[in-house]
Amino acid sequence: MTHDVRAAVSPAALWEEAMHLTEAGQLRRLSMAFARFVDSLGPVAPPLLLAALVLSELEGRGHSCLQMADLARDPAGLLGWTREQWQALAGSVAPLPKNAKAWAAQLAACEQVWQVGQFDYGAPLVFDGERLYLRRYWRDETLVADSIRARALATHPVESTGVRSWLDLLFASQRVQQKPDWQKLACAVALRGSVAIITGGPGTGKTYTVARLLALLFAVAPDAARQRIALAAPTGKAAARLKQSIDKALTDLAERVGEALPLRELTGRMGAARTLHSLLGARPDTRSFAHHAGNPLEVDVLIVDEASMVHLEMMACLLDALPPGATLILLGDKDQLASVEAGAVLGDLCHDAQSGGYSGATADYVFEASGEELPPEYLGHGGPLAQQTVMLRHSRRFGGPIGQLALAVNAGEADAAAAVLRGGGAGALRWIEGAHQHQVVTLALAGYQPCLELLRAGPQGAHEDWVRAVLQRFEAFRILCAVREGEWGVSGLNTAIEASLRAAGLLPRAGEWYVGRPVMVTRNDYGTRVFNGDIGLTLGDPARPGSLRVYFLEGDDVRSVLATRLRSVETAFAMTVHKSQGSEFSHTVLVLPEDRHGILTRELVYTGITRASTAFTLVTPHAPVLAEAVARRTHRASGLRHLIER
Ligand SMILES: Nc1ncnc2c1ncn2[C@@H]1O[C@H](COP(=O)(O)OP(=O)(O)OP(=O)(O)O)[C@@H](O)[C@H]1O
Repeated sequence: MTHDVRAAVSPAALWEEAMHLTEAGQLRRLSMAFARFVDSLGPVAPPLLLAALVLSELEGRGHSCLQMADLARDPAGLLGWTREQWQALAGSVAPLPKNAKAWAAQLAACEQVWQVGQFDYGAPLVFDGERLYLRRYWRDETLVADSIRARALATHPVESTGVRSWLDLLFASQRVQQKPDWQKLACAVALRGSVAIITGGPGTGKTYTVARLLALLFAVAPDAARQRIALAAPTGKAAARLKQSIDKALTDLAERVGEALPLRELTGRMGAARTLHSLLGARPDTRSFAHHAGNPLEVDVLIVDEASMVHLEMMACLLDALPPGATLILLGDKDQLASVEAGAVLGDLCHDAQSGGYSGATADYVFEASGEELPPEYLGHGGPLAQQTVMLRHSRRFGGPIGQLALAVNAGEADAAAAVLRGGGAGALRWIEGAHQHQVVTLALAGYQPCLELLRAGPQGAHEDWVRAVLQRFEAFRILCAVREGEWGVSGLNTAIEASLRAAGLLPRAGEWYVGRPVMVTRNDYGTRVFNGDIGLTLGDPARPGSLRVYFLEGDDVRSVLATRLRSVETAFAMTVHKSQGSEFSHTVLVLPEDRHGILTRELVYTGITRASTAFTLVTPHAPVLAEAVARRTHRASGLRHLIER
């Protein structure tokens, strides 16, 4: 490998260095293939090939574009490489442009790059402002930005007096009156627009608020009986949870509002919550959906929960399929991990959520419609979307030690987080520092024992009730990992836990499929209706002794699929933090190994902690890893905010 920047100036040298990085596991083969494809299109400036390699590599890490400033400033940091690794690659195409401006000028001049605003002859790369895109991501980001901007600007007049009295009625039973009442305010804001974002940490009342918003929409709609409301979420589990919480909130409300509003009718008319894939009409073996601009969704109001998990491509498809007159309500926690796929859409859309940035006009409207006064510190010059975004700031069910820990992590206060953890939170918190793998296995034995014992006891009454109870016990405990491979990763821990549960006699001795095997689905399968991220438990089939079925819990409903029909699954005693989003477990164990690649971030730790409802255990073989992770924020390059505001 050459480290001499002056050495070579030909693509051959670049391919050779890139190959070394591929072999070292630092560069995807796909990125190489993409850069070679760009090279095949005709005479090419070597820096473009380097940029194409970096761009494709970043796409695999969740970025939707490559910012010229990042490329000029710290490309190694962006890629998680050492300086030497970057120097070796970059040296093979030296001299490189000296700064962001020079990079921009050089790339924009290449034939393989379409510069937005110029004649479009279908080049695979797109240059927009200071950003280089793969064409597909530029198209998705532009579609999302244009649609969100148009929706945010499309506010309509509201009859404030009527709305205010409805809001007073719907929020009449407030126990703790925090000022301003952000929940009430969120309803007022959402009512006037065709998009609204309601963000907040766990237990801040997003679902509680949206149930009241639905009641309000129902109360003020000229033709309420014909309003079509759809509920959706990225995963089946999150969708079922949304439906269950909204039904419960509406049932409670119905009792309170009595005759004033036929809310039971509203609940009855709302269908099941669906996954976004199913709502949009996913079809096997294609990325396109049945619903799109030419065949829009038949909805008036669409509520999407767990929006932090919605990646750029999915958001683009969703907005494309949503009729312009429909209202989109996005719910989610902006501080959670973004999806594995490219884009951090909710995070980008919520850029001003913390500070507010509300205009005087918004403050006046909110006061008239809800009686809530926006404190001056939240007034500012946010764009149209900031006016339609509300952050809920008071958690109702997350105020205890787990909530304190989550707050400290979210604020980047590593010392405070460590102190809260070491304090033990009256038994709710535990930190195993300098841990060994067997300690996680011991936690798993204790955590899964109640579920496996109930399973061994067998049904005492109806089979389905027993299955539901077993699944609920399984949902009470989970081990979350930051990585997939190795001793502290999903695969290493699953193997170790499985072996020790077998040795303890809690699981059968052998076999890939066995009673008690928890599995996670890793690919959507439209035939069996199981989707990536669904988690089920393997049990005997009462109708066919000797055969096994995997049972899934969706809300209170149980459904099952023959184990032999599930092709893409993996054992799930331990799972990644990413896949745990949208779920909650009474006791959550988060395992953070030593971080050699900069993958442990504040968002990852926060997401892991906020999966726990009653107890949280942190396991770190190397104690400093907590402080390092809390200090590192996820950075995903994207032009979404810029595109919305231009
Ligand atoms: N204003 C309120 N008054 C009384 N109870 C409330 C209020 N807001 C929320 N709650 C209660 O707090 C709990 C959490 O609310 P909710 O489930 O809506 O939060 P969430 O933000 O959707 O949480 P998650 O992100 O975990 O789904 C629920 O039991 C809800 O009934």
